[in-house]
Formats: sequence, C-alpha cells, structure tokens
Amino acid sequence: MAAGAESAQIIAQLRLAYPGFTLDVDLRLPGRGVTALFGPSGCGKTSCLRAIAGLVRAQPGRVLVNGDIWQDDALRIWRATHQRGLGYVFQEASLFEHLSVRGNIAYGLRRTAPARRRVALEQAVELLGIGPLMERRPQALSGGERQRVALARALATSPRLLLMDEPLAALDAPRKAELLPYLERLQRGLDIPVLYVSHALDEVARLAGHLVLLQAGRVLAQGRTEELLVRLDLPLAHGDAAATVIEGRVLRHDAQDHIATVAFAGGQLLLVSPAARAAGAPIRLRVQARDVSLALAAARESSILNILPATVVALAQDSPGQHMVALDVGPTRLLARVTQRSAQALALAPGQSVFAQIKGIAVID
Ligand SMILES: Nc1ncnc2c1ncn2[C@@H]1O[C@H](COP(=O)(O)OP(=O)(O)OP(=O)(O)O)[C@@H](O)[C@H]1O
Repeated sequence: MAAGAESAQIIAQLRLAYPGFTLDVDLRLPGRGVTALFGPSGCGKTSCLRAIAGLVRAQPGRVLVNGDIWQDDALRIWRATHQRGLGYVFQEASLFEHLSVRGNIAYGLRRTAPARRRVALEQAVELLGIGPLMERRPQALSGGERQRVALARALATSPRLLLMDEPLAALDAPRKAELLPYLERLQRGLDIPVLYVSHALDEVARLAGHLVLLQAGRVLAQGRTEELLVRLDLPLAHGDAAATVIEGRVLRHDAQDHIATVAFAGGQLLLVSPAARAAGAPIRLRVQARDVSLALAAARESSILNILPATVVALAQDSPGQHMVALDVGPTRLLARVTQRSAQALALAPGQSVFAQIKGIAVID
C-alpha cells in the first residue's frame, strides 16, 4: 500500500503471546472518527490497546498512526508510551485526588509543548461541560463527572490518538446516559481519532462509525458499523440487541402530535419526537430487530405508523424458535426477528416481497 494511503490511517499489526492466549491482528482503521473494538470478555480488546499504547510490546508489531511510526520492527523503531502522544481513559478515572479539577486538567496541558497544542483548555472544558466543576476536588465528584474530567485531562494533552477502555462500564445506567452525549460531542467537535473498547452493542452502534469484531485474539470482521451490524454471518446480528442504524434527514416536524418525518435511503419513517426538529437536520436512528415484524400484505388499519415494502435477502436461525431476517428496504438493510413458526407460516424466502412493520425507533443523535 502507498505511503500516502497509510498516512491517513491507523495501522496496527500486532502479535502477542500469553500462556493459553495469542493475539494476532492486522487492523487497518480510518485515521479519524471513533472505531470500536468489540467482542466477548477475554477476546483481546484491552491487549490491543495496550500494545498500541506501547505498554506491552507486540512481537512482531507495527503501529502507525496517521503517518507517525510508533513501532516498526523492520525499521527498528520503537517509541516509548510517553513519546507516542496518546490519551488513555480507563474504566475508572484515576485523577490526582490532591488537585482540583482545574489542576488535573492543567496537568495534562502542561505535558504538551505549546506548539503541539491542538485542544485549548477552554475547548475541553466546554465540550465536556465541566465549567461549574473546576474548583472541586475529585472526591466531591460523581462517577460520571470524574470520567468527564479524566477525558478532559486526556484531551488537554492534544493526543494524536485517544484510547478509551470501557469508559462507561463502571457507571450505572443513568450516569451512562448522561455521559454518552458528551462522547458524541467529542466525536463531532474534535479531530482526534478514538479507539473505543466496549462489549455493549448499543454503545458501539451509537458512537462508532467503524468497528473491529474480535474473537479469541483474531479479527472476525472489520468495517463500517452499519454494515457489520446487519451481517447474518456475524454474532452482532443475533440476539436481543441486534439492531440496524439508519441515517436520514428530518423532512418536517408536526408540533401538533409531536411526529417527525424522516427521509432515508429506503423511504420515509415517522417517529415520535417531543422536541421540535429542524427540517433538513441530519438524524441517526436505531431500529431493533425485535421491534420489526413482517406481513405479506400492508395492514390498512393498524396502530403501527411505519409499514415499509421490503424484500427478504436472507434468513438465519437466531435463538431456538426465532429467526433473524435480513431485508432490503430500497438500498437500506434492515433486520427483523420473527418466530420460526411465523417464518414457516409466511413461507419466508430470499427474494420474497414483504412489508416490514416497525414498532419502535430510537433516535441516536
Ligand atoms: N499480562 C498478561 N499475562 C498473561 N495473560 C494475559 C495478560 N494480559 C492479558 N492476558 C490474557 O489475554 C487474554 C485477553 O485479555 P484482554 O484483557 O485483552 O481481553 P479483553 O477482550 O479486553 O477482555 P475484557 O472484556 O474481559 O476486559 C485473556 O485470556 C487474558 O487472561
């Protein structure tokens, strides 16, 4: 591959051998946006981050971040962690307890030479909404607030790459919900690539444009999140959490009954939206497979707002008694989970025309 193409990518060719476990991956990731490393416990997600950070040495290994060589055994290049210009945020925020929030963030800033600073203190504080917390000590912060401060401190070092290892895992559901919008803002507001380790599919679908699926130290698949989520040959498209992400634009918002009409590549969707939405605004939606049912004729009198003509692409066994069906709604792939009995009663088969009845749609952002 040409050096030019490699200069806008994150490349991590890593081999690590522990007793009973070998990590062997060749990652080619976009040089911007959020990439999630996803997979079951023990599949090697944290080991990848640690090898990219230089906390452990992959042998052999090659790590390139947007043209910077962090490790290249063939060229005998090895940069120590502190020379890599990376930010690392863990499950539990490790803040300096004797310093105020301001002191913690200023510490990150001081570690960065002025010429290399790409993130101003004010910008990190603003993006993470921690202005009101600046004079507090870490002991006086909630778990979610601590994580926001840890993130701001990492950002203040203007990293070339931000590594996040399950940053939401130690938080309860309300705190998680509180922090997620900040992570989304970071993704949009800063040009720092992020590698994000998670085993929560809903988080990944929400935050990551790109996805690496790991299994037992190997890459099972890597690619655009939307595409991987709907591949029936991958575990992501099975089980309760299976879902489709749809990108669209708001066409109009009906203030009377709080319904937004969204145009997407396969047609239009209606969704309840208490907040007014500006026409033309981009919107990302998540449709869970369990919220999509199928019919051979369009129900005329139904409480379901979204009934779309679709074509069955493929079927696969899901859990016992359940089938996962991949559908095309125009160029948009959708998943529907139906019982095996229904699949047989409707004689579902690839190529068949059906109507997808969508019972629930969540707005991602
Ligand atoms: N320093 C080490 N020495 C020996 N084995 C290790 C070491 N670090 C990790 N391992 C093993 O490597 C495997 C992968 O661990 P890793 O922490 O990368 O997985 P993970 O996908 O991040 O898991 P989790 O989601 O549970 O955090 C595990 O079997 C683990 O026990």
